[in-house]
Amino acid sequence: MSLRYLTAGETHGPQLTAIIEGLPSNLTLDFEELNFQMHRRQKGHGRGRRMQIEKDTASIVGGVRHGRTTGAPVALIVENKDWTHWTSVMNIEPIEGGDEAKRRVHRPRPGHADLNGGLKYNLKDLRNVLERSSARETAARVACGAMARQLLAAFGIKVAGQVIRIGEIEAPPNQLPVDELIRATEESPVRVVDKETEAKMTAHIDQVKAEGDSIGGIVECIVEGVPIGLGSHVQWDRKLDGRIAQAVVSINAFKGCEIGIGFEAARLRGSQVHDEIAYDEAKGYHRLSNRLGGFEGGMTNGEQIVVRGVMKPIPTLYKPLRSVDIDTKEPFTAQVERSDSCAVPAASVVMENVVAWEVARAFLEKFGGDSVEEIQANLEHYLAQTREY
Ligand SMILES: Cc1cc2nc3c(=O)[nH]c(=O)nc-3n(C[C@H](O)[C@H](O)[C@H](O)COP(=O)(O)O)c2cc1C
Ligand SMILES: C=C(O[C@@H]1CC(C(=O)O)=C[C@@H](OP(=O)(O)O)[C@H]1O)C(=O)O
Repeated sequence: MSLRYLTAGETHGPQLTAIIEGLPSNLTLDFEELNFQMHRRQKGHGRGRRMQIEKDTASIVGGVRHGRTTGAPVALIVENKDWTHWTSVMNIEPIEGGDEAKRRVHRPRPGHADLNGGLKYNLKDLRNVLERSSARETAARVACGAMARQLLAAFGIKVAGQVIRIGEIEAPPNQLPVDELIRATEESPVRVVDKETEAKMTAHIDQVKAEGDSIGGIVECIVEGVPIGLGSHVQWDRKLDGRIAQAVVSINAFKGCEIGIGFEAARLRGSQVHDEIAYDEAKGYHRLSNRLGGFEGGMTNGEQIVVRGVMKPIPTLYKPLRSVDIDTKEPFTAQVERSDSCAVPAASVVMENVVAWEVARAFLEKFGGDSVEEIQANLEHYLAQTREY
């Protein structure tokens, strides 16, 4: 059984819910670490007032006893603290005093799911679309990814992330080893290699916000310690680089994904791109560079997985963009809504955790067993086989 999850819940509803299936038994979960990932996703300069209301924690309500998975589906919830302000608008059953029409949305925002969702689902209150299209859902995805990350950690696989660009401000190339990068980005999700760039990014966000606008950026995720051969060349939907790209572009507002040097490969020659193969007793087969971001043929090659994602600017703007009212069909200029002006640092945490999920899924497909012990034995057997190869 492949590792899978589903999420449910609205941004202003009572909670988000997720069910994960396929986690092995006997995985010891570190709840503090899980909630630390939830906390990191709320941080970063440029977020709106909502993040002051929420204090995200994932409460596990199934599949775990005494801190260890049992092999049963893991169920979790993340409460929306903002729900108390929305009960009469969001109520599921009709109630006296409940006001469905209150805060009805009839003015679709360019760049958001509002209009497409309204037309597709024949919903005249666009709130029914935005409630689910909101990136609030990424809190549940991070909770699921954070568990996958703990599974990977149990087998020595580490995941780190960083912000590479915010609008016009680009960070210098990373020089830090993964352990230090993890420590650094845990202190601040914005790239902290140099405080000067971080300060410039912060000032840039403030300036864009003051102009009533929003800004996007680029984030990077690195996975280290991955065995050779996760994913497969034999079928399109088993290629792990392709699955990672799908997961990354599925994050709200993500418009592209690069593996390794990505788009830069278009202007370079083969000799400048492909990673030469070497062998020695200690390392076994390895590469003399890692421009292809750890993948050939949809399979990991044992080098670091390096993935970048690009996030467009936030669609909800204080500065009006042209749109059409669905009631009157008249043009209008946007009303001011509570919103983030930049969520790139938060999105970098989301990306780390969705990438961790895809790597964990492929890891279980290769070494899958029903318990951590069975997986460990399968992994050891495979590593011995590749050492002798
Ligand atoms: C962490 C995070 C926070 C976001 N915050 C907002 C926000 O406050 N306002 C907004 O309009 N969009 C926000 N977005 C982006 C929208 O959710 C996204 O643009 C929308 O769902 C439409 O999907 P698409 O951009 O992928 O096409 C955020 C995205 C992420 C990842
Ligand atoms: C709630 C989160 O992000 C939200 C994502 C979002 C959107 O349109 O995507 C819009 C905003 O929601 P609200 O209108 O309630 O302020 C963000 O705060 C979160 O990240 O937890």
